[in-house]
Amino acid sequence: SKRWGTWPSHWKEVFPVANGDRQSPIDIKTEEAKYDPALLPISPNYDPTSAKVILNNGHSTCVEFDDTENKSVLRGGPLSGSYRLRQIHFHWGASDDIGSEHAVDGKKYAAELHVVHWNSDKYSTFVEAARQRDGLAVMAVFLKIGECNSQLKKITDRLDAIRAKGKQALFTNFDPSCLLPHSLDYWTYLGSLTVPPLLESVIWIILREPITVSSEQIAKFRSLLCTAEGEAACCMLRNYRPPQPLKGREVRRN
Ligand SMILES: NS(=O)(=O)c1ccc(S(=O)(=O)NCc2cccs2)s1
Ligand SMILES: [Zn+2]
Repeated sequence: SKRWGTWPSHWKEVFPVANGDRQSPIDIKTEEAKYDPALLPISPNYDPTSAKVILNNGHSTCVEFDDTENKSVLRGGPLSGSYRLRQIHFHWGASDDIGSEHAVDGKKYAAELHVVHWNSDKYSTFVEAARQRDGLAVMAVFLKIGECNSQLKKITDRLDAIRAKGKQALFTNFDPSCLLPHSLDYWTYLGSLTVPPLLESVIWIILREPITVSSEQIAKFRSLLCTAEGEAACCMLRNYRPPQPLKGREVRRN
């Protein structure tokens, strides 16, 4: 709908929660992050057959997974119980010097991958979980510019087939662990969705080590359209929300 097309600064008018006390993303001040020995390692366990489709939803490209059973889950870290994999998507900017949603001591990366999960131990559907304070867990991975990433190629090579908003294509036999860095060390904090409806239901797990992708691969994201076929074409040049006030929240690290 139109309101999805509005720019972040106008979201407050339509979604009052945009002014809430646990909004995302944030700028992570590494010196203020508190080491917590109780934090467990994160343990992603994904079945490649869960992957179903890759699509252009008008504000990002996402890969959607079958979440009708506990086949692909994230456990450990700050989480209690298992969170079921729902979808992955990306955020990027109009140039390689910006694009990530979270920042680290003011530094922004070229792009950011979000791996979205929901608490299937406590809630029966994604939409129900998305309304709960502990309903969602999103693992974020920073993308920095360097060598071409052969794993990301599995996604960037398919973008031509889904250029227009609303287009989708079959996409299976894909385990998103292939996009994770060597180290699964992380920061974690309580936040929100970074796109409308901005629900304050996300436990964020931000991996500290970035992955490397090429400038040409990020450029392919920018050639996606935020308009449907038959509409005047408009490129999806940027889709990141700027950092939001911390409002006293604590950021922990393992
Ligand atoms: N950038 S981010 O990780 O915060 C996400 C963006 C979109 C997400 S979603 O696919 O989970 N839909 C969100 C919902 C729509 C309606 C009820 S919840 S998660
Ligand atoms: Zn996101």
